[in-house]
This record gives sequence, structure tokens and C-alpha cells, in this order.
Amino acid sequence: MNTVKIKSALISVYYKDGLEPLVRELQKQGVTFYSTGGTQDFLEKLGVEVVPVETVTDYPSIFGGRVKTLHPKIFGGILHRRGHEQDQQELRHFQIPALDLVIVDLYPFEETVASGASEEDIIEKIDIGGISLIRAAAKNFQDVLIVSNREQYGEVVELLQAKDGSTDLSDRKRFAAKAFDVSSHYDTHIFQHLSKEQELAPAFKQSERTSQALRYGENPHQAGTFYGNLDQLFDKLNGKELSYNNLVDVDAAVLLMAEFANQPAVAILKHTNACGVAVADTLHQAYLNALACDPVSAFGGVIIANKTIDLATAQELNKLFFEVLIAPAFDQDALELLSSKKNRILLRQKPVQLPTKLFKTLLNGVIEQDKDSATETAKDFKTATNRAPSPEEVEGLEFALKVCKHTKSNTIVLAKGNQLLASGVGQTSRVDALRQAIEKARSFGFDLQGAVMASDAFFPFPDCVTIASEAGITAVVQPGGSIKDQDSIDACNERNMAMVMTGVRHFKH
Ligand SMILES: NC(=O)c1ncn([C@@H]2O[C@H](COP(=O)(O)O)[C@@H](O)[C@H]2O)c1NC=O
Repeated sequence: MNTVKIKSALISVYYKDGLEPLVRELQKQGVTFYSTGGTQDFLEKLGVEVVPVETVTDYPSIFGGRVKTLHPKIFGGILHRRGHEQDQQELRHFQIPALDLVIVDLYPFEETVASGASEEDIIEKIDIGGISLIRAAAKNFQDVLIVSNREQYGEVVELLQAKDGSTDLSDRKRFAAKAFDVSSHYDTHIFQHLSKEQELAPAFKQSERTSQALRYGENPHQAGTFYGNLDQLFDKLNGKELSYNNLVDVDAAVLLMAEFANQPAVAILKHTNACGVAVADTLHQAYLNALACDPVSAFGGVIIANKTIDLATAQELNKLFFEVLIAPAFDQDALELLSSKKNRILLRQKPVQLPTKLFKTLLNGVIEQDKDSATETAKDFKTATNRAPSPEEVEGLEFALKVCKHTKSNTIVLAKGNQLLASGVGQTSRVDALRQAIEKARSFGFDLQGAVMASDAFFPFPDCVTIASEAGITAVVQPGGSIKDQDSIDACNERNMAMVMTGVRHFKH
């Protein structure tokens, strides 16, 4: 157990709020308080007697507060080993006060960077003394309790009350682990800030401070964990825990729907690919059109909408078995109806920007890239054929290209107006992707006459154009860039098809 009675505490906190109940509890236990300038003032205003660190160190706070606790008498008080004869002799010899509890709230570095403060202000917010106190107290968890986070105050009060002002080794070790989480997270942000202008960041650092055990990974025999804070992005209004696969699909759904900001839009995804997407005048109609694309695949899918789920849409959705529904808002009656199935996950999406860098593990490292944030619209289309696309075809091409960008390569996406008809996904050849899309569209009764197609990458041969034309497709958008582009252009001209090029490839592996 190795229980330690807390007799002394060093408190040095940037934000003072929330501290009082903890201080009152320590006061009840007869603890001696040591503190730094601002914290000392705060404690004294509460009527608490405090020993200023300056009295211990015999130094004032110098260099504008850059050095105040950085002193052997403070660090000796924390780091000496209580059961070590030599340490005890030295402690007495140098008249060092033992410190059993250290409470630190660091200078708000991340917050200062986010506020757009000047570089000078940012540098001053690199906490040195506080982080050193945290590391020292955490290292000596055998004897010292470190409170490194304001969120822990309530838990510490409960511990002290339950154990009459003492702490157990297991608690101190747990708080020490948290302390190194706090210090490493803090340093990660400093590293990221100071290296952000370097073309090649010298190391990959990412710090997520919350974790969520998943029921399992991609399959039941694989363990899985999510590191991050989903509460920042969603309010979960109903349903079971999100699974690993749900999270992967929710991520794909959110990225896809970010393409459709204005008119009501609905997308249905399976295994990260859209099996239904539509934009319409109402959300209800958008959902019906999205579902019509492939009602078979929609079963068990992840659905996302960009407008409030109303009752009419909810009544249609309620007829389908789906895993997750994401929307910016839900009308109360719609929410009540959809919540009737207890496992159905309903997420209210908050308007929060997602990171602009993407990374994943690969071989023995991590691969990182910028998010694909390029979206080409009509103004970016360069007509390569004799015939330019009609306004209806342009609308379809813009729509198809947005879906194409978020579909696994190789892909061909077929659309008409603002409705996805079918896509060929994750194929090893573009021809296979096109054939899959045509066959699928026909199997759900779509007439491909006048439909348009988008390709995520250039056509190496004119075969896709020929096959598309035979199916009734009249307009094509593709990046271009093949040495045989002219063959595809000629094939289009022979068939009076319109082809536009964007110059931007959208592979998605
Ligand atoms: N310089 C030091 O020796 C030092 N010791 C503690 N601090 C920080 O000073 C802050 C508290 O200062 P005050 O009690 O004066 O408001 C805390 O955020 C603490 O992490 C220091 N400041 C920065 O390094």
C-alpha cells in the first residue's frame, strides 16, 4: 500500500479557478502550504496561511518569473527519498522542507498559440519551472503525489476524504502517469509550433490525451482503441457504442458531406464508399434519391445529412436498418421516432474544423499527407472535345466529381443531375470500375442515357470512353495527363460526347 500522509503542499497554478475546495480539504488536514506569487495571493485571499517559495529559496522571482521555483531547495524537497538515510541527512543539512504534494497548472501554451498571440508572448508561455515540478514530483511517486491537471482536483478531494489525508502508492503512480501525459503533450505542442516552418518536420509527434476502448478492431479477434475526443465533434443522442468500423465510416461520411454545403444533401456509405448520394430541394427528397441508388447496399450503412432531420425524412429513415445517422440537427419529433431503436446511433455533428493533415501507420513508421482539399467546379473544367457539356451535364459532372474524390480508387462514378447512379469502387483497372458501375446502375433500373461519368485519374486508353458511350453516357470529367489523352478525346468526338479535364487527380487508396 505504502501510504503517505500529506503534510505539505507546493501549489503553483496558472488558472486559479476550481482550486478552493481542494485547498479547503488540505487545510482541514493541517497541511502546510508553499506557493508562488500569484497563487500565494490567491490563497491568502482565501484566508490560507502560505509560505512563499522565496522564503525557502532565499531568492526573489527573477527575469519576469522565468525563474521562481527552479531551486535545489524546492526540487530537493520533492525529489529526496523518504526512506534513504543519506538523502535524509542531506535534507536536514541543507534545511530543505519536504514537499509531499505538488499541484501545478501550466502556462497555457496551446491556448496562447491558438489565440494568435505574438511569438514573444508564445515563447513566454513555455512553462519551464512548472513542467520541471511536474516531472520531479511524478518521478518521485513513491513518496509524492503530483496533481498536474485541473480536472483532477475533485478526484484528489475524494481521495483525501476517503483516506484521511493520505494517499496510496497505486494512486500516486496513476497520477504520475497522468503527469507524464500532461508534460509530453505540452512538449509535443511546443515541438509542433517551433518546427512548423521547417519544410520537413524532423520527427512525427502526435498527442491524443483521451482514449476509448472499442469493443474490437476491424474484426472481433482484433483489439481496438480510439485515441481522441469524439465529444468535440458530436453529441451522441442515441444508440450503442461506435465500433471501429463505424468510426472509419463516420470519418469517410463527414469528409464526403463537407463537399455539399448549400442545398440539402444525403449520403449513404458502406465500407467508406458512397452507395447513395443525392442533392435535392428537400432533405426528404435527397434521402429518397440517395436510397434509390442502391437500396440493397444501404442496409446497415452509415448515413449523413447536411441539414436538420425533419419528421418526413425520419419516417423514411425509420424504415431502413442502418448503423449510424449523422446530421447537424434533429427536430424533436424526428429524434423521438428514430430513437425508438435503442442500438441505432444518432450523432449530432458540431461545426468543428477537422485537421488538415492525414496520417496512418505503414511498415515500421507513419505516412503523412495533406488532406485532399481540392474540389474542382465548372470554372476549373477545360473542355477538350468539340462539344462542350450542356448546363445539365455540367451539374452532373460537378456532382459526380465530388463523389469520385471520396471513393476508393480505381473508381468511376456515374451520375445524373444531382443523383449518384452507381460507382465502380476499388478496382484494379479503370475498365473494371466502369463495367461494375454500368452493371450496377442497370441492376437498379437506371437509364444511363444522358448520364455523366467522373474518373478519379486519367484514362490510359480510349476503351472507357467507348464503353461509356455504348451505355448511353454523354459527358465525362477526368484529370487528363495521359500521353494517350488525344485517343480518348478523339473517341469522344467520334461519338459527340463532351469531355472536360481538371488537371487534378483524386486517387484514394
Ligand atoms: N519559472 C519558474 O520557476 C516557475 N515555477 C512555476 N511556474 C509556473 O508559474 C505559474 C504560477 O505562477 P503564479 O503563482 O505566480 O501565478 C504556474 O503556471 C507554474 O507552472 C514557473 N514559471 C515558468 O516557468
